[in-house]
Amino acid sequence: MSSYAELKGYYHLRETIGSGGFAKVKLAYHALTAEKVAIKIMDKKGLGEDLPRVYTEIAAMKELCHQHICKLYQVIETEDRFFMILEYCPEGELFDYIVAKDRLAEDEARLFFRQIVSAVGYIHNMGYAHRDLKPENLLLDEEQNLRLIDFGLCAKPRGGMENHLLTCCGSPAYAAPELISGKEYLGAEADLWSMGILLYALLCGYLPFDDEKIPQLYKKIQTGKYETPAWLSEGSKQLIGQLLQVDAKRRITINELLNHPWLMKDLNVPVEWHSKYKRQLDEDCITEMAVHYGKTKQEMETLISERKFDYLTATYSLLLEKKIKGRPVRLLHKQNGSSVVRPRS
Ligand SMILES: Cn1cc(Br)cc1C(=O)Nc1[nH]nc2c1CN(C(=O)N[C@H](CN1CCCC1)c1ccccc1)C21CC1
Repeated sequence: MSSYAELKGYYHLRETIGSGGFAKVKLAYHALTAEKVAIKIMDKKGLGEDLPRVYTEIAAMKELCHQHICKLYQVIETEDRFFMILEYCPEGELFDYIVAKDRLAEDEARLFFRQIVSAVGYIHNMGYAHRDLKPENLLLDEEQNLRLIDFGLCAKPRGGMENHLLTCCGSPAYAAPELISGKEYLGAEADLWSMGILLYALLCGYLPFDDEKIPQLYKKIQTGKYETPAWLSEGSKQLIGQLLQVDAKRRITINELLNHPWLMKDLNVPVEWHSKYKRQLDEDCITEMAVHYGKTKQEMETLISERKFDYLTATYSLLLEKKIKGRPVRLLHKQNGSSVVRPRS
């Protein structure tokens, strides 16, 4: 197991919890707070032409701070690898959750879908399209709330969300008809199609368009024809139909979703897409860090405001997490070099 010298003393590495391609995710503990984190380690050489995706993901996640988006705490770039220190979600992927339950009841699917609408509403408002929305990219945190991950394919069209994109990307079964037809498309509209596939998967436990041969799968997507099983309510069928509109211009928009009757049923409040995180810094966390680093509160506040996504940014964010979870706002103090003193026998 490689030691990753860059992490030594700052994070205590544990087992690998995910691996794919030229990246792996390891569970780790942040040394000063003992909080769990997930470290995504990417090998530069192996990434090849996919390297720009990492810069895209890092730039996007630095800007995105939201209750339903996986938090980025720190970035370490060395000559041959990247380390992204991210929020640890202990309940794994929504994909596995659906498989384990076969399919979700409408009221449970509604709660999850509201959180997805909240996250997508926020990233669209920030000028981003995710472009790879699927249950594998939605993780469950310790309160079984969803966190969106994998922004490697996201786009921030120059000049705003009205500008068209061209790159065909994402996972075939979730890809919008206009995206697979190679025409220009709007990232936001393609995300809404993927959300239709996601909602169908939540309520049915399988995909509306599926085929092991990609060309056949694409044909099915472009017809826009799919089965609606008997257990779907009229409201569910209607909403899925508004999302899986082949003509992107007739597709429901994220703003129409926020207070859609199906999403409001039994809850009667529109989906809140704003970030609940406040911009101003937390006094208790600043104080604890100032003491630990032997700096004045003002010096500490200035350093943290720079948001360099270094160990200070990670320590502040994780200390704030501890406070939000009602744990003591305390850093583990450096143990001086002395070993345990044995009582004289
Ligand atoms: C699988 N699992 C089971 C439990 Br219990 C917790 C987890 C778990 O992975 N938790 C977790 N917390 N935080 C993260 C993860 C996984 N994870 C991920 O970023 N996971 C993605 C998963 N993608 C889905 C489709 C392709 C890859 C990943 C990316 C590269 C290599 C491996 C995995 C982060 C870092 C954000």
